[in-house]
Amino acid sequence: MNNQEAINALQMVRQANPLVHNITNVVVTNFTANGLLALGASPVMAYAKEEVADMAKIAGALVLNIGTLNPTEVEAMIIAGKAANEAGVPVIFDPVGAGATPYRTETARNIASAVQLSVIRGNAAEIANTIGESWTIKGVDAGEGSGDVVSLAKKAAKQLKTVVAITGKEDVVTDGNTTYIIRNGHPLLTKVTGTGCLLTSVIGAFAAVERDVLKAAAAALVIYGVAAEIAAKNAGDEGPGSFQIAFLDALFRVGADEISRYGRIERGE
Ligand SMILES: Nc1ncnc2c1ncn2[C@@H]1O[C@H](COP(=O)(O)OP(=O)(O)O)[C@@H](O)[C@H]1O
Ligand SMILES: Cc1ncsc1CCOP(=O)(O)O
Ligand SMILES: [Mg+2]
Repeated sequence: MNNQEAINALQMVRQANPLVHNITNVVVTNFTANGLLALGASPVMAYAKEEVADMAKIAGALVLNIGTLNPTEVEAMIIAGKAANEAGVPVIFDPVGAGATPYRTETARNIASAVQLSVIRGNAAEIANTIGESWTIKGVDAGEGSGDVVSLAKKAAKQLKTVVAITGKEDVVTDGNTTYIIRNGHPLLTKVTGTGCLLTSVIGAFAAVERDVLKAAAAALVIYGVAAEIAAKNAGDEGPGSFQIAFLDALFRVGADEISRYGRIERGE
């Protein structure tokens, strides 16, 4: 995986405009839809258990996000996930806040066992809690803590039989055998709610067009991080509000030049 492959994957997203079915949280819904549109994908949010299977089957990817979970929605997520599995549609999971409450942790584990995931994306604490590992949590959603993130990612990949992306200052993505480290991004991403959730959906857009899921996830991470760097430059030091707008613009405009110049992806151990 290298910058050129990420560029190729981005071109495929923009050509195919893949339909990404999101069952996500109420905080990030609009930002997620606009971020996917800016990138070049086609978002849809559909939650009713009466329709989620039909929607998941026609989508290029299904994204499940438990940020504001409730039992009705969780039931719909599992119905959608199983339908996607049957139809060969990749399922991307964001276990938002796993570890913060027992219900969230249990639900993250239930979804990960009921549905065959293609990618799980979260911060280190969320991934650790989803696989029952202890992790010193300093912030509920900040993913701060201590431990070896690469080992955690590999362990989760083997346990869940899926590609695992752990994000933070540096991102790690692995299928348990091959690992990439991505050193892009900007601290302002942590000051805008939903940037993790949108990233999970962006991984969905790439997984819809690139069959190699590890490559798809790595491409998404590097392009997202480069877009954040462009946004921070363009928004100057105004703060999170201007950054959020500049970031949507950067997802729309980011291209081969910036990715080849600024992409920092390398093979890990
Ligand atoms: N300190 C940081 N510096 C640069 N980029 C960061 C930093 N923290 C997180 N990111 C980036 O922010 C995005 C969201 O990741 P993260 O904050 O881990 O998600 P979540 O909001 O779900 O915890 C990712 O692209 C990640 O690389
Ligand atoms: C604030 C909040 N509360 C429940 S979901 C959510 C959004 C979390 O988004 P992200 O993990 O992308 O920052
Ligand atoms: Mg998150």
